[in-house]
Amino acid sequence: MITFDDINIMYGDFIAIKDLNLTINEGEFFTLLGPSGCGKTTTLRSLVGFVKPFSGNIIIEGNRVNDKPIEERNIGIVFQSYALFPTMNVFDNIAFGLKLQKKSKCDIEKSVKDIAMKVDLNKEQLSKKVSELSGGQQQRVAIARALVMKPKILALDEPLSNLDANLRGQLRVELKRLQREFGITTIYVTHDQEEALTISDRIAVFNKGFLEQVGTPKDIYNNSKTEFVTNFIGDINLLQVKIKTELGVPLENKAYIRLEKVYLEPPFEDLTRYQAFEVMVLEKEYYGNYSKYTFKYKEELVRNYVMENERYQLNVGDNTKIYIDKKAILQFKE
Ligand SMILES: Nc1ncnc2c1ncn2[C@@H]1O[C@H](COP(=O)(O)OP(=O)(O)OP(=O)(O)O)[C@@H](O)[C@H]1O
Repeated sequence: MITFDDINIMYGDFIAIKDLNLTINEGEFFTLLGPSGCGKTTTLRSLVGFVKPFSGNIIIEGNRVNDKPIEERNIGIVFQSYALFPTMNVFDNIAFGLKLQKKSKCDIEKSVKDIAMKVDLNKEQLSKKVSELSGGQQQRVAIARALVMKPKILALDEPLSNLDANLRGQLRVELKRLQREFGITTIYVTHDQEEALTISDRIAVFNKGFLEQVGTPKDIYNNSKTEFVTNFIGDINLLQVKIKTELGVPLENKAYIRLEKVYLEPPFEDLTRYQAFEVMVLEKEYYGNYSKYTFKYKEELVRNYVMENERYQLNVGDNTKIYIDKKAILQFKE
């Protein structure tokens, strides 16, 4: 178990992390999520030992580690700044830490080959220089180099951010599989909300050095506790005056509705739950299996998703009805 107990982190006079209290359970895939500059990397760096908190305690398995050097914390590190050795071959990159520990040649060979197989690097690739590998393969080497040391904790800072979307998706699944297989507590930094939702057991959402909410992906998405989290996670409509009035929402409240809670047809019989609006199709973005629509209601805009099928053939300029699920409106006092 990892605990951040009342942690404050300063860079000079600037408070990068303010009063952080957070517990990460053993074996969890835990993601630190938030926009650029919110402090997620700083939090991870403090856990690893690159940054020292100004106050508070970082506790790993009951031991305060604030003053422990990096190499004594038993954390596998996959950071952009923690680069591989480009001119060394893959085998030697993965073996580097084991050699420092003066393991026998035979043990090293076995450990490197085992881990290479797990991360899908073949024999041929082991003898290549890192600079001869693709971005995705290099990330596999970085992950293998961390895992080969059998750390208790794996710390990853945006490990997939330089890869194209397809490869990112594929490596995400593999990373999750490895984490399950090794049962390793994993702390993962990303600014990508979709990545966080798909990969994590729990997510901590940060904003300007503050922890906004901690929860499972479902919690964070369906029960966003703050306006910031509501806006940051997923695509959402901010409702304007005329629509709010029709819905009976107090005008002084900010009101949001997720795109998937705006329907072309109410999904349940309970018609009191859905408010109908006569709208015009203003824009249609086609994504293959679904389209994203923007509708206009008396100069106010509402968007939704519609799965592509024969049933709804809407075009720009068409008039139609949409139904807003009143139970799904998220309201915040201004
Ligand atoms: N070495 C440093 N010296 C001074 N300020 C820093 C330093 N490192 C980070 N900061 C500041 O601390 C804040 C948090 O930075 P941090 O890197 O933790 O954010 P982040 O959420 O990981 O963002 P990103 O996704 O852009 O890396 C930012 O305002 C940043 O400018």
